[in-house]
Amino acid sequence: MGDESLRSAARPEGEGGLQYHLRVRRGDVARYVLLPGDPERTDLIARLWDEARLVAHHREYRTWTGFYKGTSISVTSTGIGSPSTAIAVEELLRVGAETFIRVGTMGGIREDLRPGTLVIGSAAVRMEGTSGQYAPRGFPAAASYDVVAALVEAAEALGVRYEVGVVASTDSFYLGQGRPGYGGYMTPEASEVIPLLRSAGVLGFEMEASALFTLSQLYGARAGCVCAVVANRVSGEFVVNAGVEDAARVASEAVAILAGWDREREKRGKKWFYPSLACRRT
Ligand SMILES: O=P(O)(O)O[C@H]1O[C@H](CO)[C@@H](O)[C@H]1O
Ligand SMILES: O=c1cc[nH]c(=O)[nH]1
Repeated sequence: MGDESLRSAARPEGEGGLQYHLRVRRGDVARYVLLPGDPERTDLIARLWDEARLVAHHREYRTWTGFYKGTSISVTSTGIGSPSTAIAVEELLRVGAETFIRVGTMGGIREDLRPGTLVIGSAAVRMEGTSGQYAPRGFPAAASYDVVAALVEAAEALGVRYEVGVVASTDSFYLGQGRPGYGGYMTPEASEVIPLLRSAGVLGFEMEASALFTLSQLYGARAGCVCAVVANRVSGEFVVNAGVEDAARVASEAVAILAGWDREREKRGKKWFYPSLACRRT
């Protein structure tokens, strides 16, 4: 996409429906798409698959598409934060994506969430602004129950340490997550945010899940997330990349599991997943 003029400012697409930010078209992306924040993590994820090809890389959006255990799968990085994540979801839906699994890192706020533990998100606290530009205040940022179940199934199969629960998605990594800003700058809200969310049983902070869950809910797409706890805000530990490879493996495995459930469901003409559908028929 050079300096060409696009057909419409309201729907900026290039030739053949080339998406303005992601630079992907229909056919470039699978129905199941993993969404890490970090573009470099897309390479780590793609290396786990049976085959993968680099499809696009523009700005923070790096996309690979390939096969994992017989299932067509893609990975697109969202960059940091909900605004860029919403752009990725909007443009991936336009080119045929249907199911999203965020593969992230997060900061745990419960003592037992040691670095390397995985958190499978059931829902997210909407502490970012993007979802507020899409849906009313009380609208739930909820993960899809069958995606959550597939992630739990995958975590059990891979024998990793994991928790399931609510995460909080913030717009800022520093003040928004109770960290002092430059020069020690703090606000009453920032000093309160960790105790407040701990009392509510929230497992920790990250910066994209609530936008992903809100938009997927609005658009009838499916979404889940698995985040590697790299920091624990109670103990003060911070282990860079702890559990990231586990999260990548669990997410890829969950796609293979979910695709199997989807095939079985479609064979039975069922609209919704139900647990006994997943049992091997004797
Ligand atoms: O590792 P990723 O997926 O980027 O996720 C977490 O890391 C970033 C902050 O360090 C934010 O994007 C947060 O959501
Ligand atoms: O503490 C953390 C670690 C990763 N990502 C976050 O948003 N917060």
